[in-house]
Amino acid sequence: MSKITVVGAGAVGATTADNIARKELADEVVLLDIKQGFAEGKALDMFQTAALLGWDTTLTGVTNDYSKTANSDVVVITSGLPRKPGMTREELIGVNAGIVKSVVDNILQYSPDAIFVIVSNPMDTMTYLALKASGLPKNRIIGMGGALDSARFKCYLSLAMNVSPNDLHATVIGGHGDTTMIPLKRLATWNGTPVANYLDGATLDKVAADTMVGGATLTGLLGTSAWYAPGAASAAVVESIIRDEKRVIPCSVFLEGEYGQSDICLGVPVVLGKTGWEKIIDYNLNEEEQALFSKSADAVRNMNNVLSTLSL
Ligand SMILES: NC(=O)c1ccc[n+]([C@@H]2O[C@H](COP(=O)([O-])OP(=O)(O)OC[C@H]3O[C@@H](n4cnc5c(N)ncnc54)[C@H](O)[C@@H]3O)[C@@H](O)[C@H]2O)c1
Ligand SMILES: O=C(O)C[C@H](O)C(=O)O
Repeated sequence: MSKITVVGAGAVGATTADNIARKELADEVVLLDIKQGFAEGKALDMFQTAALLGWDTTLTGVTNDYSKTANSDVVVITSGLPRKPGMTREELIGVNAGIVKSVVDNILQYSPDAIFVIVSNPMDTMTYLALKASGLPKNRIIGMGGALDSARFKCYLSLAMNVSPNDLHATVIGGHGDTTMIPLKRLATWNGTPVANYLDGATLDKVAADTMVGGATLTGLLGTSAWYAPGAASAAVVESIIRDEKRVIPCSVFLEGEYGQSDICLGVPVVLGKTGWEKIIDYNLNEEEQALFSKSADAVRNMNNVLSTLSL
């Protein structure tokens, strides 16, 4: 029997729950929101697609009733403000830190053994906060960002190369921020061959730049931030954990010397399985990539330092 809770029934939370339910990753999916009736409505609407789409997962929507989340195996936290056009993710810290901290405290009362997937922004700092506030083993706190950013990298590569995104391997590491993420151009491949064989340097640089501002571009188009790809990426992370798939997905995890960094949560490739993130994979960055990773860490660390100025 497995149970997954998604906190926040807004655009990303509902899309995550929808993907999880359709894939039948759990016997029960609980969707929780603070807004009266909102999660109940989203869950009911979603369940009305079951007979049309051919899935059967118990979906429970609740308004702030954490007792219904009891004994969850995995909890996805999407509660909090999204950014508006012109904003950075970092500007959300003041409001979202308080929300994420209170959600983690509430969840732990009923699901002390849960694995947490943190989505709320600024995600790397919210992941660090969840780790410090919960005191849980590091392997049970996973920030979702790299899964989404890597999917965007593959999207822009597939458009530039006119190939299927499913034949591409491409990874984004570092922070989940407009200037902190690092699309690993050197390691991106199409059917095992370097994408640099097919794209000139300027085009590949543009693909990487578009990837980095992928979230901002969508926020500009939509008036709020994206949800289809974020929901699918969150569900992919949950799937590898709940099905013990051992997939390698870049996630924000607590580093203790890996990639030259400590006391920070930052995006690196990890193996995801039933105990959470199980192993960090060393991609042997070259000097230029390592310098970008260190710069990214500096920016995320500055954001983490803001946490101590907030009354949480
Ligand atoms: N990490 C990523 O890759 C990624 C991707 C997309 C969005 N995000 C972030 O995810 C968050 C949610 O985005 P969205 O588009 O779904 O926003 P949204 O406004 O559509 O939904 C947020 C929901 O959180 C709920 N909420 C607020 N406080 C709560 C609390 N204390 N307890 C329970 N629910 C609460 C709100 O009522 C709302 O329904 C944002 O912070 C956004 O920046 C992260
Ligand atoms: O762009 C945002 O603010 C939301 C999210 O982090 C994303 O990348 O889509």
